[in-house]
Amino acid sequence: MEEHMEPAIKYRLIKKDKHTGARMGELITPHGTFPTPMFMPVGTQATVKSIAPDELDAMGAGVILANTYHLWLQPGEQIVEEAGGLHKFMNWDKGILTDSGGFQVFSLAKHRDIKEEGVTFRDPVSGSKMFLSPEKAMQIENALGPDIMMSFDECPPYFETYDYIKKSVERTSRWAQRGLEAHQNPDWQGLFGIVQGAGFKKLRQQSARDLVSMDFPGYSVGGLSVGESKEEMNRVLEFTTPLLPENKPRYLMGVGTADSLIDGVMRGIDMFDCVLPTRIARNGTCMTSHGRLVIKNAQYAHDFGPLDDECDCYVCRNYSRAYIRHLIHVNETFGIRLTSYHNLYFLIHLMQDLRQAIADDEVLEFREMVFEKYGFNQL
Ligand SMILES: CNc1nc2c(CCNCc3ccccc3)c3nc(N)[nH]c(=O)c3cc2[nH]1
Ligand SMILES: [Zn+2]
Repeated sequence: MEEHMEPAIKYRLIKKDKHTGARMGELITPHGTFPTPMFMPVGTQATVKSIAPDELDAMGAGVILANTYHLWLQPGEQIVEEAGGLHKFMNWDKGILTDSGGFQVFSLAKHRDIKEEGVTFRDPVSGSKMFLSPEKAMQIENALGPDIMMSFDECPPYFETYDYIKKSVERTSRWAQRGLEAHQNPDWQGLFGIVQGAGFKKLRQQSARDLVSMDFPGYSVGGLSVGESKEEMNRVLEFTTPLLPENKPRYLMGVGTADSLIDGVMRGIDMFDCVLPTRIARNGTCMTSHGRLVIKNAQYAHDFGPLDDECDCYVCRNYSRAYIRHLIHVNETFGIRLTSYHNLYFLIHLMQDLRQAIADDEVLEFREMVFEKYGFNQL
């Protein structure tokens, strides 16, 4: 008799906001238990660019992302496996999640050819022919050894025909089943299914029905944040998250601005990732309580206040806008370390404040306050 394996990933619902679909809970993983809703910093090449693991720990990061596609190409998953897996390789002992590479193939690689078997494409760096399939993705993710891994899916263009999206959803469901069967170590339960279906309610229902029947420990809402409007994303979330089991974590992929995080949480999302905070930090754009601030602007040359006067992070307590503007101007790497640290801290603490608002049944008031402070700045 096969003993019942405790799933390695579990979600515990703690409380729902009285007036919205927002909920707070805990994500339980082999590398710790982390409060949700949560923002997950992205570390594409096995590092959250320019930030050390103890700094990530200090700012309250729990789960970080690494990228199957990139690590497969360089240094190769076997080197990470020889190191003892990603946690050892990058010296991070909390949660790690890997995407399956599907999205990267569809967004980075040129001349890709999608077949039932998998996707053939040219690696933009080396120009060599590559092949990725559900089985190959599972083999790579298993070698990387994250706590949570994504199924191999197709993230289709948002504005495609109903027929194209229907065919894509059906293939993604078949790929999800193949992934479940392929991932090698049986006690390994950290696989999430990814719901697709673009903006079509019937296709989102079909995708969710297929994946929920496969009983994944968690689910991602994919196919969003790919150029559709925020209103459109909210409309799709409105009818998609209720299709997912309440006792499983829900992860909205690729979302990371304050307004979208709040609107996603209000529609029942628990986990988010986005490259934005560290990407915009590298050209000196900072997320603050009053909207975005481009530190290179001349207006900050004599400004000796903090990036954000409502932020208590290490950067805002120790450095001025004038100093950070100088560092960015002269391309000093310490400058992007400071802007990256603050942007990540900002989003991680926005989620902390959001969890408190859920505890107090004040999510709507919290949203009002954030949107008002931002005014019409870009969020
Ligand atoms: C930005 N908007 C957006 N991102 C999406 C992603 C990637 C999420 N970020 C993963 C990552 C991991 C490490 C390093 C960098 C990124 C998706 N991934 C999958 N598998 N499927 C999606 O539908 C899908 C949709 C997305 N929309
Ligand atoms: Zn700060």
